[in-house]
Amino acid sequence: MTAPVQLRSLLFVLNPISGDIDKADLEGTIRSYCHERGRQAAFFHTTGDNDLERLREHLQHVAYDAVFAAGGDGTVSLVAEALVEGELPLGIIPLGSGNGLSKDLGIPQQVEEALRLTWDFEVLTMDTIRVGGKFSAHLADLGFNALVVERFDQGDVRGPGAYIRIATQEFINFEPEHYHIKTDLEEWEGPAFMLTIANANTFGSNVVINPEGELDDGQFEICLIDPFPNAAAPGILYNLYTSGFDNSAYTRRLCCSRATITVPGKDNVLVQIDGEPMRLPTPVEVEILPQSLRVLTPKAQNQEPAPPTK
Ligand SMILES: Nc1ncnc2c1ncn2[C@@H]1O[C@H](COP(=O)(O)OP(=O)(O)OP(=O)(O)O)[C@@H](O)[C@H]1O
Repeated sequence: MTAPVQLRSLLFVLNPISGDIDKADLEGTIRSYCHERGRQAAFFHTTGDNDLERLREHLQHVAYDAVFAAGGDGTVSLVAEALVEGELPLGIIPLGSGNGLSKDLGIPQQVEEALRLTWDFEVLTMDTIRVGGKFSAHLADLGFNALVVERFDQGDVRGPGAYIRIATQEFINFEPEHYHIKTDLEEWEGPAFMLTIANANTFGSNVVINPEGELDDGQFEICLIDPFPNAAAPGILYNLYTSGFDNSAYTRRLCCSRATITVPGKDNVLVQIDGEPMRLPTPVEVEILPQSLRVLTPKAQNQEPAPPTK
């Protein structure tokens, strides 16, 4: 399966609130960029309500060559879920507070540079994950980060400052849960500060939770951080920001293609999936959908193709 050599008809899914970024000029910028290069741009605006159903419905009625998510990881996940197991490729214009998946894919973080994907691209067919039956393109987790994401989601203030304030407050009284994990390859049981189900590598915050994970290897990683003494926190944080996840006595990774996660004594558990907090019944079944999503990425080599004309 190959992408059309030329992407002529493009849909841009715009999230008006993502990243607290003013998008008043965005449509005009995208429209004229595409027009100058002989592409047609159409727009779909998210509302925060029934977006997946509305987008699926729209895609059944109008034919496009690619669909771009213009927003943060939540918007990327929404569009990815609408496209999963189909032919249409996903493009990303990073416009959220974190933009983790776009960073993992090497997509430029500036709008005009990311728009280059409309005419100069490669196609990566990446894996996606189902966590308790829910779609995940990027990262899901249980434990500390899921709690902070839930509190953040309930609050009125967005941005990295609010996240750090909530994380600091929650850290003081945080009680790690006990987990039982059975994968297709091994079994592990114990308490964990946090447990990340990782298809990708990097959180929007630039924390590298899964440094060696590959997006298209048919496997995912369960990255565990054990409970740790306060004195170990700076070292763990340093490792997380320097791709050194495995360099700590408090971390471990299980690599697998299927897992069952149980929280003894609990019939449901808080999980964040691609930035959205939710409660899922336990046990939580996790499985990989190998090579299930086609994504546009920048060309690996720095070859300069001639810009397209109309
Ligand atoms: N028009 C809208 N009004 C309010 N909320 C919206 C709207 N469109 C989408 N959303 C919400 O935006 C969220 C996804 O935002 P996204 O992750 O793309 O950006 P973000 O700024 O990085 O978000 P976050 O700060 O939560 O990570 C979803 O929760 C979705 O329901």
